[in-house]
Amino acid sequence: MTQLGSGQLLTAEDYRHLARDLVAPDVWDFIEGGAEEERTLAANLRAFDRIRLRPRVLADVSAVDTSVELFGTRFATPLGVAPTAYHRLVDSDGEVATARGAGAAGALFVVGMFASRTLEDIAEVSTSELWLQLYWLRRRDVMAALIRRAEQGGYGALMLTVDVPRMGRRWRDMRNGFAVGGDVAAVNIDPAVMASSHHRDAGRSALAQHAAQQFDATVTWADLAWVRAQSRLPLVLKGILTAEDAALAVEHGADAVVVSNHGGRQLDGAVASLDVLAEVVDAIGGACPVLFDGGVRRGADALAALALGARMCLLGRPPLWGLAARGADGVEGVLRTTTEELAHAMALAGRPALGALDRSAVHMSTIAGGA
Ligand SMILES: Cc1cc2nc3c(=O)[nH]c(=O)nc-3n(C[C@H](O)[C@H](O)[C@H](O)COP(=O)(O)O)c2cc1C
Ligand SMILES: O=C(O)C(=O)c1ccccc1
Repeated sequence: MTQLGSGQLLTAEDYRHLARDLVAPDVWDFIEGGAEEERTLAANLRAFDRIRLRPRVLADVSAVDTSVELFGTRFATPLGVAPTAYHRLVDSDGEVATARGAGAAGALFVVGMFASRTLEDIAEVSTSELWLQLYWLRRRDVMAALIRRAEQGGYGALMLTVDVPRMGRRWRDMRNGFAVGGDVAAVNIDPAVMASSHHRDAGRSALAQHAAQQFDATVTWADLAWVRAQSRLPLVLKGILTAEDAALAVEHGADAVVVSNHGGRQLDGAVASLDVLAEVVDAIGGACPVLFDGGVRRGADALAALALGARMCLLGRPPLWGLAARGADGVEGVLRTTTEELAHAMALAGRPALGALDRSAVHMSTIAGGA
């Protein structure tokens, strides 16, 4: 694996620079872009720049343990791969390569409903835990079939994305007339359901048109019971940003929530994920684990989110940079280098285990709304 010593791929940002030159401009815009003016996308990153840590000293940090447990499974790292669509856009092996890389790093990989490799092919190579992400489709039969396949394939949980009743207005994709085509497809979904998603049309995003036709915007909290009834797998709700919805998630029996604004790709102007993490953690009140995504790029970012109460941090764009730059080795490299940064930050912060990490590690005046 290319690592320290090459002097080149030291950080996730290094993989980003490499990836940028290897990926077609419209695919790059799809990956990097956010909704509208990309204010929330920028806010996710800036929120981490404000954070200042409170290191403790003389704490015996000779051994640092980054492992974490979730639903009875222990992971070597609290960093996981967030669900993202169509990995074959950047690597011919697609999600199979991502699964190899995540597995080599001991990381969770949340496979997207719009994966470009079959759930079965991905499961076959995986050496770590896989979860399946779902959107609410109008076609409940298609959702039900996917859930059954996930159970049969040994997937460990279902992650229901609740922040896409319709797709955000992603100006870059609209201007590019972005469409997924050629030999890249959402192979786990019935081709009839996908029929509208391949037409290139200047000024419009084919993905947004597809979502408008196939995603179900009528769903409410009451509909969670339907998903529950399909499976005994833990149910994780992705896209919670408020104390109100956190309380409703607990009331409706969510097994975990993900604090997320979809990487700034949905409501532009929505709060930065990091700025509401403490609020959501407090509202959940220990009833279930809280996961986090949005803007995690460095080990110290993960340290801050974990200190504020996240059990695990998911990375969306960085694994795609790794995948585009170096395939499975790149995914592993991004996860490992960021985990090494986290371990380093834990040692220098005097918190050698994640169990001993709490809000006292963060200078609260650097958190929006913090006391
Ligand atoms: C290219 C791309 C595709 C995505 N596709 C999905 C998806 O299919 N389902 C989903 O729940 N989230 C999707 N997301 C959102 C990610 O799961 C995650 O919330 C977000 O990327 C986290 O922010 P980060 O990229 O700053 O780490 C996507 C994000 C990107 C960048
Ligand atoms: O969720 C997303 O952000 C996303 O880009 C996407 C694209 C196609 C299908 C599903 C999601």
